[in-house]
Order: sequence, then C-alpha cells, then structure tokens
Amino acid sequence: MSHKFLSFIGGGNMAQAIVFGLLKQGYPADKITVCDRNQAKRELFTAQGVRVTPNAQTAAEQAEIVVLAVKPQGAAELAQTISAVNFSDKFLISIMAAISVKKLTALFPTVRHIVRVMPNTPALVSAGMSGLFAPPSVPDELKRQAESLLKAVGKICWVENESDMHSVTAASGSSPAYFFLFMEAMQQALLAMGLNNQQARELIQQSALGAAKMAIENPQTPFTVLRENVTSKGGTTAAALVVFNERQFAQTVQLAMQACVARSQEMEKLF
Ligand SMILES: NC(=O)C1=CN([C@@H]2O[C@H](COP(=O)(O)OP(=O)(O)OC[C@H]3O[C@@H](n4cnc5c(N)ncnc54)[C@H](OP(=O)(O)O)[C@@H]3O)[C@@H](O)[C@H]2O)C=CC1
Ligand SMILES: O=C(O)[C@@H]1CCC=N1
Repeated sequence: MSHKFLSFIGGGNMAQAIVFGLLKQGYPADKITVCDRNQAKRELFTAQGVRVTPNAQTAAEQAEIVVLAVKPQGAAELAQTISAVNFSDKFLISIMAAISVKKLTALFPTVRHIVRVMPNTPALVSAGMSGLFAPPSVPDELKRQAESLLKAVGKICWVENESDMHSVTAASGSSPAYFFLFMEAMQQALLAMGLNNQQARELIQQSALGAAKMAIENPQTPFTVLRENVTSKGGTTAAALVVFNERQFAQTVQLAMQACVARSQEMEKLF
C-alpha cells in the first residue's frame, strides 16, 4: 500500500480502531494526523507517534485523504468549521453512519470525490469488516485507495446502491455490539451458575472465536448446518435452542436489525 497523508477528523472509538489498526499493520505514524477537540483523546494518538491537532482546518489542509469520523450529528457543524478548506485536490472518505453522498457534497462543495465506508471496531485487531460505497464518478484509483486502507484492518465489501449502506450498518457497523450483548448475557448466566469471572470470560470468548473461525473456514457450509452439527438429538444444545426458539430469538434479531436500519434512514433525513 502506498502511504498517503491521512487526516482523521474525530478521534473517537472508530477512528482509534482504524488508526491503531493501521499502525499495527505498519502504516507510518508520521503520515497520520488526527484532529479531536478533546485533549485526552489527542494524547492517546500522541502516545503512538501520531500527529494531533484540535484544529480541523489544519488537519484537513495537511491531508491527501481526509477521513470524516465525527458523529453524524456533528457533520454540519464540522463542515462550517472547515468551510475555508479547498478539497478539490483531496479525497474524502466518510465513515459517518447515515450521511449520504448527496448531503456530503452539499456540506463540502469543493470535494470532487467521496467514498462512504461503514467500518466496525474490530478494525483495531485487524479483524474489521467494512462496507464501502462510491458513486460511479469516483475513479478506480481512488476506490482502490479506500479499499487498501480498510483492507489493512480487515475485510471489505462494496455495495452498488447507496441505500444498501443502511443494511451494511446493521450488518457490520453495529453488529459487534450485538455479539457483545450476547456475550454479556452469557457471562451473567454463567456467573449466576457459580463460575468465576475469568472462567466465564474465557469460555465465552474462545467459543465465540471458535464459532466465527468455523464459519469462516467452512464457507460452503450453511450456518444452519454448523449449528445442527453441535446439536445432538435429545441433548443439551437442543434444550437450549428450544428456549431460544420459544422466545422468538430469530424474530427478535430481525426486529433489532430492522430498527437499526430504520434509525439509519431517519438519521439520513435528520442530519
Ligand atoms: N463506533 C463505531 O463502532 C462505529 C462508528 N461509526 C461512525 O463513526 C463516526 C464516529 O463514531 P465514534 O468514533 O463512535 O464517535 P465518538 O464520539 O467516539 O468520536 C467522535 C469524536 O470526534 C470529536 N469531534 C466531534 N466534532 C469535532 C470537531 N468539529 N472537531 C474536532 N473533534 C470533533 C468528538 O468530540 P466530542 O465527544 O467532544 O463531541 C469525539 O471525540 C460516527 O459518525 C459513527 O456513525 C461507523 C461505524 C462503527
Ligand atoms: O451506533 C452508531 O450509530 C454507530 C454506527 C455504527 C456503529 N456505531
């Protein structure tokens, strides 16, 4: 990967995951600038040799690629703050949920090329999953630049229709939280059964990793078959699955993901 000068505007959870993930993969720290208005967050990056600034305009002006990583609610305020920046020779990547290319073009009128990315926090451990969308006008070279940046911290998947970014958000951006919720619930159950915290944590996280690896390393095997392979007739797993099914687990997951998409669609209109 050629190492372009990157500036992240917003140094919160997601920017930290990507930046620290990139550093782990050997991206030179002196080619990354992070702008955040909170000193404590800036210090996290300084400790890793990354340049920081509280000034979004300075950060944007220094960069070949500007990554917008503030909350969607802050997009308009940020655009005001850096309205003097000429983006015509810069490539803009937005990781903000729900902010459309149309909106970004209105907010940053000098920008020529925008790619939207919906990453997730496992980027921090090189296991991220990002969905990407580029309007047809974006040159292949810039698409490859966005791709190689995100590939350095995980896997990527392009979508052709921008409207699919809502579903991508439900599938990758937000989904680590669903899995952590599941792990939290399992942990609570195990503690109530008398295992200690360390035992519970190790049993859960290694089983989650194992299940994910099984799925990844057996791409032809449907999830259903992987589940069935664990489920002995009349056995323990079957007893657990009966409870999940009685409580409409699949429908609950579906409703939750629909709520995620609905909120993303609502945010697209609001911000
Ligand atoms: N967290 C995640 O898992 C994912 C997040 N995203 C997207 O990434 C974006 C960032 O999310 P996340 O990292 O969680 O958010 P955070 O709130 O953790 O980080 C955003 C940071 O940007 C700072 N900030 C906001 N506006 C400015 C500004 N004008 N100048 C300088 N700093 C500013 C915020 O400061 P302050 O707190 O003071 O406002 C905050 O420190 C969002 O748009 C979200 O949709 C996408 C995929 C996954
Ligand atoms: O919760 C959110 O809105 C952001 C976007 C995806 C993950 N976190």
